[in-house]
Amino acid sequence: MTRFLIRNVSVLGGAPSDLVLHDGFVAAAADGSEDVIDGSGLVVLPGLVDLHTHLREPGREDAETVETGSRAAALGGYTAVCAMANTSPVADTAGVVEQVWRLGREAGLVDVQPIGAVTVGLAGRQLAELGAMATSAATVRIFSDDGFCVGDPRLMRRALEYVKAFDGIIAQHAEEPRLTEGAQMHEGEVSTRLGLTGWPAVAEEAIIARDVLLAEHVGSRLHVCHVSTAGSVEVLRQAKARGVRVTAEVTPHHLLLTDELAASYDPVYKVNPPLRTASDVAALREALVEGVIDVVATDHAPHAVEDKECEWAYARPGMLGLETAFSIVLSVLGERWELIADRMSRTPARIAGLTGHGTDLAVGSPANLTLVDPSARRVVDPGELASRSRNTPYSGTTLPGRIVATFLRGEPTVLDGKAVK
Ligand SMILES: NC(=O)N[C@@H](CC(=O)O)C(=O)O
Ligand SMILES: [Zn+2]
Ligand SMILES: [Zn+2]
Repeated sequence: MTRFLIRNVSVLGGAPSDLVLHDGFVAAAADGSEDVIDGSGLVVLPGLVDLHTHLREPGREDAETVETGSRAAALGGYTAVCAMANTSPVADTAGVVEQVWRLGREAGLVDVQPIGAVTVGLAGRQLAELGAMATSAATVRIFSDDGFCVGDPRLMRRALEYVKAFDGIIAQHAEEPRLTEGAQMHEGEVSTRLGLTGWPAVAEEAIIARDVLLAEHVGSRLHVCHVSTAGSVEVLRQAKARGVRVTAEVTPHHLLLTDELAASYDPVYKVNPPLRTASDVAALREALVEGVIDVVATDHAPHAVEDKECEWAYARPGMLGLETAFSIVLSVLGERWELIADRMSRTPARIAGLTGHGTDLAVGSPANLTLVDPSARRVVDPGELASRSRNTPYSGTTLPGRIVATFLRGEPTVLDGKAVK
């Protein structure tokens, strides 16, 4: 087993001290058997946890695999990711979720927790085998038809009721399908100017409003994927005040980028839900700080070149996230380490039920952690990303912060900013 002594490192912004890792756990004291890492100027955080990652395997291994996505995650400071179900075949059976789970274990770079589909084939017609996925080796607790909305209220209610038995959670891609037919970008001044079909904010807000009422009615847990509008924040605020069991996530790109970028017609900015306005961005930031939005999730959505470098209308929606998320959040929140640890590690781990992740770095805790250099700057070069895809909206941008090392159960997955395997 490996042993490390990280000297003079700040735990969550505290005074520099030594952090000792022995055989997978945080230890009380060094005994001279350790490899030494100079932690001067570095901050240690619990390993980041992503509730929303697209790994594309099985089916689109040309865009990402469990292994390449896991490497991208480790380089981004993550020790666990939840893999979305919109693969091909869809992760709607115990067989597929077990396959993804096993591939994650084989890659050994992060814990890959599969998400199961809510409906067969994501088609929104009949419930998938939720129980069999829950009791499979992958022990699925989060179910989502992400990419599609569970539009049928009766199916949504059934799904919420079903997962209650094992404290499961339904993660909704909130998009009223009839209100977004042919939508290409946020509906507003910019879409009118560009002549592109709009995706109105109310298409998201109406589904969230319906779903919090359903979750309240049946007493189940609802999670809202990639919240993108100020109006959604208000619906969530009211629901939480009433005690509804709802949690919500925001992506790094919705915390930073706006619909003005669509004016470039560069499909790298095409994403679901679409980039919104500056006032939405401001409301999302405030909601994240307040806790109305619980977590940052990447919605890492790798796409092959031919699916992205084409005309806007034909391009697939989605952008990369894992390797830039920490830097974007640092630039948005500043060096508020407790807040970053909470929104990117502790709370997502709690929502997903990933014990062993998102824990305090106390003696005896599992050594799942990441070491970051807040003063470093880097220019994003898509060619240097570990992801198999290149669709980052930050190409050529200088971002703050760098992941120096990541440890999964005490084993380094990243050292000196490079993947170990
Ligand atoms: N976010 C996206 O624009 N795309 C996602 C699906 C999704 O998250 O809705 C994808 O799978 O590519
Ligand atoms: Zn989605
Ligand atoms: Zn997604």
